[in-house]
Amino acid sequence: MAGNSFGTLFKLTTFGESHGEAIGGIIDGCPAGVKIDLEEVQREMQRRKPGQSAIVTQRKEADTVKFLSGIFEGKTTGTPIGFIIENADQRSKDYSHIKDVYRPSHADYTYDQKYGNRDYRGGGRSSARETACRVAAGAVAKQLIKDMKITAYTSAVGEINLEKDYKDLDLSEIEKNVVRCPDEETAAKMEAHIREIRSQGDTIGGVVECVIQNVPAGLGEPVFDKLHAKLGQAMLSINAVKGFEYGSGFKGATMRGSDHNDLFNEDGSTRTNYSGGIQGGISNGMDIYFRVAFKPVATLIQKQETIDTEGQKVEMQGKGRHDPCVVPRAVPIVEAMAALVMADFYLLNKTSKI
Ligand SMILES: Cc1cc2nc3c(=O)[nH]c(=O)nc-3n(C[C@H](O)[C@H](O)[C@H](O)COP(=O)(O)O)c2cc1C
Ligand SMILES: C=C(O[C@@H]1CC(C(=O)O)=C[C@@H](OP(=O)(O)O)[C@H]1O)C(=O)O
Repeated sequence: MAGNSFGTLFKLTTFGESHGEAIGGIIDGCPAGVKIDLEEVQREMQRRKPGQSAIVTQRKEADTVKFLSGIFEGKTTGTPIGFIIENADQRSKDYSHIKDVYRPSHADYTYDQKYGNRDYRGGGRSSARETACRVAAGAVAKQLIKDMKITAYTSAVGEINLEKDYKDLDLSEIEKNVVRCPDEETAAKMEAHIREIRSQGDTIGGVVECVIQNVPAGLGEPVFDKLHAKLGQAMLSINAVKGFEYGSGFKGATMRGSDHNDLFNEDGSTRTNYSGGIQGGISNGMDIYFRVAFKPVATLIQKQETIDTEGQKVEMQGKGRHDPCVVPRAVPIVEAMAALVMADFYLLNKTSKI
């Protein structure tokens, strides 16, 4: 199985399955001398962990990160940073009925077709349990690039949209509700909607928006490793992601150049920021902002038609503890993936000129 590593200099490799003994990772290429606040790492883990509120999966995991190497007396040593996170609350019997049956729109069918030997318990490697490793590594990356401020929040749940720009929001409000939407009234509507959907055994999609502030100009490696291309890859590698747009995004396609061009101020900043802080694949020093669309969770607690491994039509209903909507827990994952990208480009940029 290829494809378990991300990054060029600051590189994360993850391993593990949802119902195996543990998941974990290795961060290669983190320079020596970075102060690591382990409590801060753990705070990030709490924001993603299952069982954190009534509107997410009720699997209960402590998600304590055990660092095995690469950190000594509170600082990185420049050697590989290895870590593990135990799986403690697997309930594999919830999956015995899908041993020979494929859940529609999960990864059961494709993993079986590709590998032919599928750990069906909890979705195995395809489970979003793996994203705990990304959050742990992202928390380390954030401490390497601590001058940059990466903030994500829930901006839509189904048809309920936060109709405000990030500049008009109080981003310190994000963690004050379980949905992670920085507008109390909209957050209450989103939470009620998720509860309603869950009571029907159904699921719903949503959008996470992210802004990266205090970014120096010059990050990004054209032509293939453009900053927005790597951010796109990072976001699209998160489970259940269906869309990524940055700056003006798809709306830009409806505009005229005379409106869309970001006119300069004398200090090089721009009056508008339709570019989303990136031009030619390189940061220009303005805020980077982007949106990530998540599909509704595939496992429903209601009957749907599907096929078994013999290709016979059968009816199935999901069992166990699933997220009715992933976005509240996806917020820290989006931030973590953004931090991995920015840390990598921060290091790569040190090779750009003498
Ligand atoms: C934070 C988070 C939580 C998730 N929780 C569940 C879940 O409880 N049940 C489920 O079927 N899928 C869940 N998913 C989505 C699956 O992991 C994902 O749909 C599956 O791996 C198939 O991949 P794809 O949807 O990207 O094609 C979750 C995704 C994220 C990001
Ligand atoms: C365990 C986590 O989320 C899981 C993601 C997930 C999936 O299919 O992606 C399915 C569920 O797994 P299980 O049936 O084992 O409870 C979620 O709970 C986690 O995020 O740590």
